[in-house]
Amino acid sequence: MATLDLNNVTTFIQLRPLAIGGALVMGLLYVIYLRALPKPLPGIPYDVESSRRLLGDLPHFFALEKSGRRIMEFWADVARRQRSPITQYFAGPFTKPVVIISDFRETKDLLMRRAKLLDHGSLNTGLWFGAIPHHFVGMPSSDPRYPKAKSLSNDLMTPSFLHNVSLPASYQKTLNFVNLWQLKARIANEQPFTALEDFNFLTGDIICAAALGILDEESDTVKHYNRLKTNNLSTGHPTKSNQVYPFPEYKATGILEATHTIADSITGARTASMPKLYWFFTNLRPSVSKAQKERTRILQTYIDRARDTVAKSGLSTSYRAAVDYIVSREIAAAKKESRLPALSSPEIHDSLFGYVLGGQSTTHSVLSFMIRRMAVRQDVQTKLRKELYTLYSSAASEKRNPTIHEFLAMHAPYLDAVIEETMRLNSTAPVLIREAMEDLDFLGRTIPKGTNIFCTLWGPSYDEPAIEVDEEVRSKSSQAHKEETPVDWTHSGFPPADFHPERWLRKDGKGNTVFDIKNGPTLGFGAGPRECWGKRLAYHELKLITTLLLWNFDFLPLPADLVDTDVVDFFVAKPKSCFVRLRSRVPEVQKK
Ligand code: HEM
Repeated sequence: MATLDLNNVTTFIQLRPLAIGGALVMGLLYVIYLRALPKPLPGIPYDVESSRRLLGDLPHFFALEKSGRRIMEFWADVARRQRSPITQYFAGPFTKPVVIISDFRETKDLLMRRAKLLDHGSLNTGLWFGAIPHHFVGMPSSDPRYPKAKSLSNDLMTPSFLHNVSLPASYQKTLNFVNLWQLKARIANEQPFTALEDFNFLTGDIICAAALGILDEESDTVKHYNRLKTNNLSTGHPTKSNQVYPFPEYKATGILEATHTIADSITGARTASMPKLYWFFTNLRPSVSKAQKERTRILQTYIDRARDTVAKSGLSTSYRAAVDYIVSREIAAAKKESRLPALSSPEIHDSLFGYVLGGQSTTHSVLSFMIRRMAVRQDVQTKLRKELYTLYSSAASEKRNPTIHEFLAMHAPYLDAVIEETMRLNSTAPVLIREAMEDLDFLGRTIPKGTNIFCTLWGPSYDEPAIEVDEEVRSKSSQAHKEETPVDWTHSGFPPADFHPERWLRKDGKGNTVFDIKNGPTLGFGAGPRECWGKRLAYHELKLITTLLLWNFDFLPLPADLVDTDVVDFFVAKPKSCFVRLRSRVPEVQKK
């Protein structure tokens, strides 16, 4: 038997210190390399090549960008490539695999009926906590701070608060916008102009009116209008309908400007594999820290204004905006607990800022996608206007705008359908994110506890045929609700990729045409306990704006080079361009 000669070993160590050191370093590096490599979850399909490299699937993101496609296409692409409604991907060294699910019916079942098995997800909270750390959007539901943070906004989305406070405020701001466009329509004289920035002012105004009660003189729409009025611009010409009218640029100010800078910083967090590190450096950037300071300063002025109103008129229920409600509640709570009201608390600030941040870009996105289609789909525009003229027949015969009360009392099924169809084909978010709180049985595979789950919102089963799934592997609750499965449109007269609002309509028992959200796959606002908190407000505002814009303007066809279907991804998805060529339908609307 060979024996180890310690003398030889010692001599070797003395003579070859470099070789040994090198071998040890190499060994260590190899162990680190092995630990950094992706660790695929058993039984869930994945890209084998990606599993063999440190960067995992990241090269696929780079390839998408290089080929001019959106990197947000990635997740639906994985499902398509693997031909599986459940897949996984690897986001880089030392990260856990993320599961992707791409089946509408099972996603809805998981988010709504199996929600107890889920939480918000570390990748979800990682998006937000650096920007609004005290808002519930950046907290898992299991966070002890979550119930209190959420309770600050209780009641703000109730039908009565929306009808009595938020929507009347938004209505007035939309009329201001109609005035701006009446002026622009007159100047451009049927020449096209871009609507994207204008829509920022409009959605900024309506959200800030609902959240903060901004006054007209604080509105970017009104400031823009006043500046244009004094600009003495030459009138465009209808024969130049293929030339964009060069309106002078007007940039967002105040809270909207700060919101955009902070929203941009969240965009970067979406692809950061180490969110804490990302936020540490991002919040040090001068532009971001300036925007954070600015939003705090501006919000405090609205909080102080609300406090003064309460001091003058007492704790009242006649609020003008969300800030009045939040401030009144804090004052009442402080009184009860014999303490001073904490009116500068980060909780109150983030609660208000979350309202603006969550509401502005998203509403802007859907609105711009919808209006972009109006020029191309003259048939949809005509049908929609016909519905509005039938519903608001008194306003039509009296040649005035529908009032807010008329609007709130009306159901416009075709309008609902146009909004839903826009959101189905142009989702503002690329995916919904959750985390498995325990080992989760999903379509016959196991998603381990602690895994982040990305639910796609387009691709298979949304705007293209679903990937086939055996009924038996679906969850029990999914099987029990089989009758809720939406119609398969693949072989219908209107395939899933087409824009066809009628697919959301059906006849009710009395033969009336009604909008039915269950007709098709749609999760644009998410679902379950963490679905969009502002969904009701968003639907109302989109309906309100579309009604007043179609009432007041014809969206004329555009020259071919101003029509595109491109999408760019910021904080949320936006159309790359949105031009309008307007013809006024009624004389300039009076403000009151
Ligand atoms: C068309 C407009 C909007 C769209 C498409 C939209 C979309 C979404 C989506 C997809 C989510 C994630 C839901 C999930 O994970 O299940 C979400 C969450 C959220 N949205 Fe919206 N949203 C819109 C408008 C608004 C408005 C107007 C507000 C506030 C006034 C708002 C506030 C929020 C908040 C606070 C959350 C986080 C909910 C939570 O974490 O529990 N959103 N939204």
